[in-house]
Order: sequence, then C-alpha cells, then structure tokens
Amino acid sequence: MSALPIGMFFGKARICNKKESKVIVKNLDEIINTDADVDTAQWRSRRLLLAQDGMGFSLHDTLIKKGEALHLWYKHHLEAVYCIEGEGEIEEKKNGKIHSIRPGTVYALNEHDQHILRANKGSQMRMVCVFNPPVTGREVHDKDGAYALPEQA
Ligand SMILES: CC(=O)NCC[C@H](N)C(=O)O
Repeated sequence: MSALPIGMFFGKARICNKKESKVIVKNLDEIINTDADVDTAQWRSRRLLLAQDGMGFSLHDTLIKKGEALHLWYKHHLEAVYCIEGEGEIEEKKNGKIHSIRPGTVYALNEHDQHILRANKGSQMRMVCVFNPPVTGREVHDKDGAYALPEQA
C-alpha cells in the first residue's frame, strides 16, 4: 500500500467530490445553419459564443455582404469589430469622419456611436465581433440599427 503514489489512492474520491468543469470548445462548422447562424440580406452572423455561454460577452464571426451599407446604433451594447477579410469603411455619424477598414483593422464603439458600416463594392468583409452585454440568440437590428436589451431579446 505504501508503495502506491498518493494520487492513485485518493484520486477517485477527489474527482467525485469536484464539480466537473468543462472548457467551451466549438468550431464554426458546428454553428453554420443552426439557430446561432443569422443570415440577413446585408450580413450573416455566425454566433460562436452567446449569453448562455456565461462569458459576459458574445463573439461573432460576421460577414458583411459585398457593397452593403449598414446604418447601426448599438444603444444598448458596446461592440468591438476586427476585420480579418475584405475591405470597406466606417463613417461616424456625429462628425462625418470616415475610416477605411482592411484586414487587421479593429474599431470599438465605445460611446454607442451611431455609424455607417460599408463593405466595398465587390468585397465581402469578414469581421470578428464582440458584444457586451452578450447577444442572446437571433437578434437583428431594429429601425434604429440597435439590438434589443438582453432582457427584451
Ligand atoms: C459589424 C456589425 O455590427 N455587423 C452587423 C452584424 C452584427 N455585428 C452581428 O454579428 O450580430
């Protein structure tokens, strides 16, 4: 008995007493064509992490379709957007400033900024988007370009 490593002897009891923890691992392949894949005329959002995942933010792999212009105003959310494919621009509505977007560009709407997001003609943009508070499921924009608050979604 004394020759057994202590971990082998007590190992089983230790595992039974502990709440099992599980890292969240998903692949985009498992999201496509499910409820977490929201496809509209102008964009398609593959929602990798949602409110139910308990992270405090949601994480989306989003396509902005060629030549589309989106008028957005996330009144209830903060959003950071990281472009990984395609080219376009973001226009700040409060001052008319236009910033070009290409792979590697990130923008963060830290003041719930009203803006226009445009994908260049002939260019689909692929963006990684993070929302706080997290999107809960199949939110689409209302007439102002906002998503509803989580409790109303
Ligand atoms: C960049 C952006 O806001 N695109 C609209 C779709 C949205 N981000 C989403 O993925 O839900």
